[in-house]
Formats: sequence, C-alpha cells, structure tokens
Amino acid sequence: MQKLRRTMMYVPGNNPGMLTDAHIYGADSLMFDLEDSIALSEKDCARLLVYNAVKSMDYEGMEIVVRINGLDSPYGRADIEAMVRAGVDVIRLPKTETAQDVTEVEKIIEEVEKKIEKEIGSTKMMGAIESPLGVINAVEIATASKRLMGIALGAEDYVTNMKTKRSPGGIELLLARSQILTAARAAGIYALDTVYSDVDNEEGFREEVKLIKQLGFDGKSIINPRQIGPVHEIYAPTEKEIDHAKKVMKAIKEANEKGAGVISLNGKMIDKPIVERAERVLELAKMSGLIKEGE
Ligand SMILES: CC(=O)SCCNC(=O)CCNC(=O)[C@H](O)C(C)(C)COP(=O)(O)OP(=O)(O)OC[C@H]1O[C@@H](n2cnc3c(N)ncnc32)[C@H](O)[C@@H]1OP(=O)(O)O
Ligand SMILES: O=C([O-])CC(=O)C(=O)O
Ligand SMILES: [Mg+2]
Repeated sequence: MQKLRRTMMYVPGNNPGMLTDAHIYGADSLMFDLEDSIALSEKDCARLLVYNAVKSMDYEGMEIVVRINGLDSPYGRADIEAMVRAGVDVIRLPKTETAQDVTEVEKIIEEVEKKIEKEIGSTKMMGAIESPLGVINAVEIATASKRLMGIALGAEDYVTNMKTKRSPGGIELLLARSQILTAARAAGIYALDTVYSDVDNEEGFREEVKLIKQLGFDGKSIINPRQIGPVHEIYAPTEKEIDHAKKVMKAIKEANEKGAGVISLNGKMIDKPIVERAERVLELAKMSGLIKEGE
C-alpha cells in the first residue's frame, strides 16, 4: 500500500466556501466535482472556480481529485484540458463503461501534458463504474491504462440503471461491489466504494463502512466532513489486531531462524499469507499514526 485512500470527499465545484475549507477536515483525498452536483448553467463557472482553487490554494499536499464530465457531454474535453493545466493529481471519469472510455480520456490528458510540457503520465486517472455494462467490463476498465490508480463504484446511478434502489444491507450492490473489487485487485489498483447519501444516519453509515471494509475496499467516496471520522475509526486496526500482528511477526521470525516456514501461535497455523496480513495491519497502523516505525 503506498497511500491511504480511506476517504475521498466530494466537494461541489461551484461552492467557493467549501473549496476553500475542504482540506481542514482531514479526509485522505479531496474530490472536486464538476459533474452531477453542478447544474448545467454552472458548468463553466465551476470549472473556472476549481481551476483557480487548485492553482492558488495551499491544500497542504493533499491528493486532489477532480470528477470531470464525460466526453459524451459538451464539457468533458474542456474539463480535462483545464484540470491537467491546473495540475490536479487525479482525473476521475464518471460513468465509465468500457476500456475505450478510459483510453479516450487518457489521449486528451496526454495531448495537454505534451502541450504544457508536463511530465507524460504524471496526471493519474480513476474510473467510476455506475452501470451494468461498466460492471461487466470492470476488468477491462481496470487494466485499460497505466494511469489508472483506482476504480470506484457509483451506486446512485447504478441502482437507477438497474431499476432498483438502495437498501440498508446493500444486497442490490453485492455483485457490483464484488466485481469492481476483484477487478481492482487483479489489476493491482485501489478500490473505492460509493457514497452514502443519508448524511444524518450515522448508524447506517457505520454499518455500510464495516461491510465494505470486510469485503476488502481501500475506502469510500464520501460527501460530508461528518463521514470522515467514522471511516477512519472503522478502518484503523484495533489494539488487539496490532498486538496479534506483532506476535505473528515475532513468531515467524523465530521460525525462519530455525529454518521453518510455518509455525503454530496459540494453536493457530501461521504461514505466508497470514504473515502478509499481519504486515498489512502493521503498515496500516503506521500510516494511521497508531504505531511508530520499527515497532
Ligand atoms: C450521487 C453523487 O453524484 S454524490 C456526489 C456529488 N454530491 C456532492 O458533492 C455533495 C457534497 N456534499 C454537500 O454538498 C453537503 O454535505 C450536503 C448538501 C450533503 C449536506 O449539507 P449540510 O447539511 O449543510 O452539511 P453540514 O451541516 O454537515 O455542513 C457542515 C459544514 O461542513 C461543510 N461541508 C459540508 N459538506 C461539505 C463538503 N462536501 N465539502 C466541504 N465542506 C463541506 C459545510 O459548508 C459546513 O461548513 P460551515 O460549518 O463552515 O458552514
Ligand atoms: O461516486 C459516487 O458514489 C457518487 C455517484 O456518482 C453515484 O453514486 O452515482
Ligand atoms: Mg453518479
């Protein structure tokens, strides 16, 4: 894991107040939106505002993602051009359905990078999958470009396309979540879960975060600063998990010194995949500031 991406917070791109303060809440990444939170009459204004915010604000090294409009709209090309010029870290393509959707955006990004003499490949991409066709093509999408750092589920559009609606347990999303996650893991990129729109329902939100963590997602797109704390809390390894991971590492080190690759710890087998999980727990604990280097 190179970077924590537990929370990627949407910020409507036409809201100067939110664009100015968004970084103070402690999300792992900010995602300025030019797509569905912006009315058609505000599209050009939002693009200009986000361009200026990215150029002039000090976001203290936070990852800046911008959700652009699709290339099937009159805004997509202009969004890409402006955002590459502004120097955003990641361009997130909404409603990605095919590998070609990714490569078409990539081609324009590359043209702009060449034009402004920016390092080719330095602007990363993400694809949000929000339709049945996108879910079916998830592997092709996830492997379409070296620029892709992750893929995400967009469940509000997805359930609408599937002629259903979201339910508390999320049964209607199980296939899409599993497929997107598996595709991301096969491609070695990040997997981000979708937004939870009922901001005031903290209990329901926590249940959903526990579910997506258990499935294996790296994190979640969020829409409100109040959603940051619960995600970071649920994703943080517990003291018990950290303690166990340390014991696993100690046990396997001792086993390896004796030439063994497998050992028993409190009656449970410890071998390579279990060691790998323990290493991941310790890495996550370090990155979350719960333990120090070398602990
Ligand atoms: C299906 C999709 O496409 S989802 C993606 C597109 N949607 C979005 O981008 C929506 C982003 N979120 C929002 O606009 C808002 O959070 C809403 C409308 C959901 C809720 O708004 P509110 O109830 O006013 O939020 P709340 O009362 O919690 O706001 C508290 C503070 O956080 C700020 N805030 C709220 N949401 C955000 C945000 N997403 N980014 C930055 N700041 C925010 C508010 O400005 C407010 O600041 P203040 O105290 O300085 O006035
Ligand atoms: O990225 C998201 O989860 C928000 C979105 O567009 C959707 O749900 O349709
Ligand atoms: Mg959507």
